[in-house]
Amino acid sequence: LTNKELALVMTVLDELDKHEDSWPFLFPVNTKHFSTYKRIIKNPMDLSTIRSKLEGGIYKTKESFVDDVRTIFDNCETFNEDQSPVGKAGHILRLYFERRWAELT
Ligand SMILES: Cc1ncccc1N[C@H]1CCCS(=O)(=O)C1
Repeated sequence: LTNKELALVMTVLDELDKHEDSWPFLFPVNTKHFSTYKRIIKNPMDLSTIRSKLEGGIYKTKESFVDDVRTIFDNCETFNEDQSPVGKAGHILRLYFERRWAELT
């Protein structure tokens, strides 16, 4: 990531964290509460994990950052009904992200 790209992805990540519909995605899904999650979801991802990877210099490109963000929403659709509270939040936050990302890149 260039410095400019780092600032860009940090801005988008901060906006996702602040969004009122990000509450299901702030931290890793608790697999003690959702016992089937580990078996069904092969690549768990959440906003705090993305932030840790960003701070650790794991992302070499903005595309690899976008892939992890989209994994959050794809996992959400796999596990949750569309009309469930978590499912609805996932659809709203995905639309917000994709519009914002398109604006900034
Ligand atoms: C994103 C997701 N996918 C599947 C199950 C659960 C979640 N998120 C949880 C996060 C903590 C609060 S909650 O337990 O209501 C919802």
